[in-house]
Order: sequence, then structure tokens, then C-alpha cells
Amino acid sequence: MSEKVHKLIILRHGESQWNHENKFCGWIDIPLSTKGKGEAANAGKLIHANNLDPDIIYTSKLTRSIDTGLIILQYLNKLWIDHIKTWRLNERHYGQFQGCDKYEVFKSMNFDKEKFQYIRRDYHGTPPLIEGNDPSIDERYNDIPNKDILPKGESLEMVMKRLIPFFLSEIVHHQLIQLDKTVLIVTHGSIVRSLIKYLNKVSDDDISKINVPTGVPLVFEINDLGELVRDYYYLDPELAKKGMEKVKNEGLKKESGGKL
Ligand SMILES: O=C(O)[C@@H](CO)OP(=O)(O)O
Repeated sequence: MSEKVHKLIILRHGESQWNHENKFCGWIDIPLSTKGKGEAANAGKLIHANNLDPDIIYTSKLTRSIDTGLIILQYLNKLWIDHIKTWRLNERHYGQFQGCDKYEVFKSMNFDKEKFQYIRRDYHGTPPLIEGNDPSIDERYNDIPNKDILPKGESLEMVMKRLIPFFLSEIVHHQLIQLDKTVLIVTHGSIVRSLIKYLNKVSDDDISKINVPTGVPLVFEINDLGELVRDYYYLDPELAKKGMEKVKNEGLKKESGGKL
């Protein structure tokens, strides 16, 4: 008997205004840029062209992920499907770097590329934590009784601790396997990296080389045991490759990005 294959479609939101301006974003709620909205529509087109048909959508609590999801659903004519928003799919909290220009941070590290990329991409790299009041924690998190569980700055390792148990029980075992739903997750770069690391068993060292483009859906095919049955794939590999290169080099040059 052939094994059942469950499809999980996942993508990083379209370009945000601060991706465009080259600033660390994290949990700050920055909207999509004009280009980002176009990328979201293109993601809808790719999902449709590949005959993928999501039954439920998960996004983070941040507008850039929610908006990307809604643009995709609008394209698919499926705005009516269930939509779950959770902080567990939020971007990595960038601590005191949130709102800072990436090049200025690089400069403050005396242009030490290794140090800068360590914070951005190493599994253990942690930004300086926020001390005291965190302006990125607002009323959208009021439903969380114990605010102490919310981060003040995270490494990828910390992101995986708050993400993977939720991902496995709620998304993989409940939605994909038990209910046999096709799930669409619209989220952020560090969350996509975490899921690639977990499902593809990428080592702590190798994950630093993986960058995620904005707005290009990738697909995980998963069996009833929650394991990958084939390597994950981007729906537009060429576009993904270009996007990865761009993300990898962010902050290393002074960009001319600015208001749209
Ligand atoms: O600013 C951020 O929150 C992230 C993603 O946009 O940046 P980086 O890719 O440098 O980790």
C-alpha cells in the first residue's frame, strides 16, 4: 500500500518596509512594502499553478505575515478558510537590535563580518536582550497569561524551543495527519529556517548557511509518522536562489533603500 503524503506549504512573508530599508525587524510590526505585496500575489499564483489547495492557514501575529497570507488567499479565492494567528510563528525576537540599521550594527562591530553573521545566522548567536519595557509587546499578546514566556531577544536555538513542540502537536499531528488537511504557513525567515533544520535534520553548523527568500513558497511532503518523504522544494527555485543571495548579504553594504 502506498503511504499517505501530507503537504505543508510554507513561506516567508513578502518584503517588508524595513527589509527594504535594511533594518532589523524582529517583533516590530512593520507592514509590507509595495514590492512585498507583489511578492505575496506571486506566491498565490505559484500555489495555484502547482495545484496546491490549502484548507487552513497559520500566520504569526505580525501584520506582514497576516497580509501576505490574505493576499494569497484572495488570489486563491479562499479567504473563507480558517485562519490561526499565533506568536509561536513570530519572527526571531532581535532584542536591542530591533529597529537598528543593519549596516550601522555591522559598523559598530568594526566591520567584523564573522561577528555580524554570527548574530544573524549562527544557531547559538543571540542579540543583546531588551532590558525593562519592550515596546514590541503590545495588546495583541493580551491573551497570553504569563508574559514571562515571551522572549526579549532570541537565538535560533531559542526560537526552536518555543516553536517545534507547537508545530509538531498542532500542525503536523493534528492538522496534517489526523485531519488530513493541506496547511499553509505564512511566517518569517527564522521560522522557516527552524522548520528546515528540524524536518531536514540540518546540523547546528550547517544551518548558518541557509537563507530564506521573501515570498517564495516551499513545500514539505510528510508521511503519517511526521517524517519528510522527499526533500523540500521551492515552487520557483530560480526566484528563491536570487532571494537567498540578497538576504545573505544584507547589512554588509550601505544600502540606498528608503521610503517607498
Ligand atoms: O530583521 C529581521 O527580523 C530578520 C529578517 O528580516 O533579519 P535577518 O535576515 O538579518 O535575520
